[in-house]
Amino acid sequence: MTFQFNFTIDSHQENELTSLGDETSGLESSAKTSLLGSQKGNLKGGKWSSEECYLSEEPLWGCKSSPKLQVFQDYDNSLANSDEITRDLGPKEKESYLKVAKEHDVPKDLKKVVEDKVVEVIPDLQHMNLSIVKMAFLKDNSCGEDIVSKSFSSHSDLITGIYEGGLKVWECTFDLLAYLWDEKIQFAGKRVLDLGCGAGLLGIIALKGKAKEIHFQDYNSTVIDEVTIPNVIVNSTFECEDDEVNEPDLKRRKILNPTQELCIKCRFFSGEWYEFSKLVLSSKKAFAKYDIILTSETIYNPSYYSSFHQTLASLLDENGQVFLASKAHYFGVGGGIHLFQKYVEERNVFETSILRIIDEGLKRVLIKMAFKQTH
Ligand SMILES: C[S@@+](CC[C@H](N)C(=O)[O-])C[C@H]1O[C@@H](n2cnc3c(N)ncnc32)[C@H](O)[C@@H]1O
Repeated sequence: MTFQFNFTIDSHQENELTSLGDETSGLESSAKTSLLGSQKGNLKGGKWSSEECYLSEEPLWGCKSSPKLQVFQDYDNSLANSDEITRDLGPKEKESYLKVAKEHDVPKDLKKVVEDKVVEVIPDLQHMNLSIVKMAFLKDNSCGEDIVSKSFSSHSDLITGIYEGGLKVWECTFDLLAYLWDEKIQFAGKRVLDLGCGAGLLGIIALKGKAKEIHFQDYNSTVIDEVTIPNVIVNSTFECEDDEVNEPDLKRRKILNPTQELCIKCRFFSGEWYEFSKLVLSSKKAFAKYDIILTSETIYNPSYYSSFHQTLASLLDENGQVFLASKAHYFGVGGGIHLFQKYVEERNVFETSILRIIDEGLKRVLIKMAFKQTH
């Protein structure tokens, strides 16, 4: 099988792009680790490895190009059962962290969203090549948020209150994917939120696991439009079993209108967490709380803990669970699993339990959170 490349990569530009985040902060260097980690990651027995990162020989409908690229880079009090969120914000938070939330429409022409995009394949998942996405933005600087050039010129994958890292697949996503796979976490019929989704791979796994509804949230609208939505599209099979046929042998498959399927199951949001919570709770569309919240590499900045904790407390169903993946410590930014667990303990809303510790490279931890039971 041969692959045809219908694009060119300016090697100078690619080098520059892959060096995004190569600066001094620990989070940034962990991003580098993330890149390296992803290179060895195939989901088998809980381990990802890149030898088996391959490209789909037959791209999904409408994906014109899938050239072979080996490497992918790339809340405060107990408002647990309240539909209202109130919070005092410090001046710094008011100034920087209240990026207004909005819901993104699912584009009508799904094929158009993914045509000419470069898609990479990891076991069971496909995603946009993020270097190519960034490169396109650098060439055509018409993006409203302008986060790519800001990230590029500041040599950072995080610019507080401006760009929060969604244009990269972070290492802990793969840890959580492996855990969900190993433990056969069931999504069927569940309402799921991928909080701080970036590429949205966690939510996509829930979609593939036949979740009833999946919501994706990222701080940056550019990330939702250019990465999350395209990723969901290329991972959607848009098929379901025909319930009218009872005999197992005769089960037929029917192709649904992809737009309908996406519109029914998936919703996409950008904006700061507190604003996002307000938006979904006040939405005219019916909203039921989430059974499962998946979140990876979202507790690096202690300044965000209040908003983050409040969001979990206000949006999680009373019997729901949060699966959270994080580095043990984010050097330079100051957050990490221990600081966050201490914060949660002090709020006395959730109980946490450690699911898995990955003690290689930068230590990473998976935790589960659920509401404390009041008897
Ligand atoms: C480091 S990225 C991780 C992305 C993705 N979960 C992953 O593991 O690849 C952090 C994510 O959390 C979101 N985020 C961070 N701070 C936020 C805030 N204050 N409000 C809303 N979203 C935020 C960003 O949009 C970003 O996608």
